[in-house]
Amino acid sequence: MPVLQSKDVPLFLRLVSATTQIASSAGSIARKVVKSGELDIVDKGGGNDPQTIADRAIQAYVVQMLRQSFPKLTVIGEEGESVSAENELFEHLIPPSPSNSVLDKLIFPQILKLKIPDKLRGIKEEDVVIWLDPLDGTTEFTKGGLGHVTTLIGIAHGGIPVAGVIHEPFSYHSGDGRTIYGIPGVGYGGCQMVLPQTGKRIITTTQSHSNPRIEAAIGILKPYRVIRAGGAGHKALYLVEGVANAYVFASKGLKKWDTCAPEALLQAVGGKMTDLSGQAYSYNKNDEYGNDGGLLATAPGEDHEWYVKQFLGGAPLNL
Ligand SMILES: Nc1ncnc2c1ncn2[C@@H]1O[C@H](COP(=O)(O)O)[C@@H](OP(=O)(O)O)[C@H]1O
Ligand SMILES: [Mg+2]
Ligand SMILES: [Mg+2]
Ligand SMILES: [Mg+2]
Repeated sequence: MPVLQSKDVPLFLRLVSATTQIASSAGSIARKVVKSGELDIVDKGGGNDPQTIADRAIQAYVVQMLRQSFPKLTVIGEEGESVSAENELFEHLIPPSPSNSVLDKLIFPQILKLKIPDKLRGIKEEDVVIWLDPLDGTTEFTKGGLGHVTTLIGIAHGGIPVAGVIHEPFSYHSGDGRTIYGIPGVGYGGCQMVLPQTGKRIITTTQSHSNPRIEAAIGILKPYRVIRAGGAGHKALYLVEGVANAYVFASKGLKKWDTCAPEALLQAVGGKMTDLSGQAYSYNKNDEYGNDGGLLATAPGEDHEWYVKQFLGGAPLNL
């Protein structure tokens, strides 16, 4: 990937660019698994936490590709350390190494030319933490709800999300999937931000992991409509693209790999994501994986603090 090795381009931009390429080719794995019809589902326990061969193979592929070009990164992936791209069980799913000419055809050539602040320009590889969710919305994936599925690659530095890449392998926009990136304070690409309508509050929340506390929290907001959907990435896109005003999850269950990339994209378009009390998540490598304070994300133009106040004024949520 000659251009990605050029020392003229800051590491941060080379990393974001490479991540868009890798996320995009990982989408072929999910599509191949669906075509084969063999999902090889494993129950990770605790009720509703399935893992398929697509979760394992995408994680292995993304980790291998990132490490090839950026060996000093810390990568924390949902499926743990034990999955390897050399595993013969899913060798057939791993995309072949692309030739240089293919790699030079960047999906977003503009990324390498972005003007970025000095603090991003100075980022060192060894200080970056990648939060990887190879397949978000796995429960929906196992039931054929393919539109809810995304691959999430969050790039964190100093505990905050500095870039996020989201790939939809089964996008209705394109048979090859859709890749989106966001860099808070700098820009985004691959989608268009649309402001949601105001006056009729539309709340999106989980489809497959609900409980009475989640329902109570949504009730406090007196929604006009509730959209239940799978995947943290998919629901964050609802906020980016004007489908919903807020995304609420008043429970433990979401992890840092579910939120890092969506938070970066949402911030890049002018939205906000915190826990239910308005506290920012921290994405350092030694942080807890769980977002135990729940999730509140609001679309651009929404008053995030208003939502926080409704929860603080209501019955204690005690997640
Ligand atoms: N109670 C729970 N236990 C385990 N994972 C949970 C959970 N509640 C939410 N999650 C995870 O949070 C993500 C979004 O959930 P949902 O689709 O219900 O909104 C999913 O990610 P994965 O599909 O990547 O595992 C899901 O597994
Ligand atoms: Mg999972
Ligand atoms: Mg997830
Ligand atoms: Mg996942």
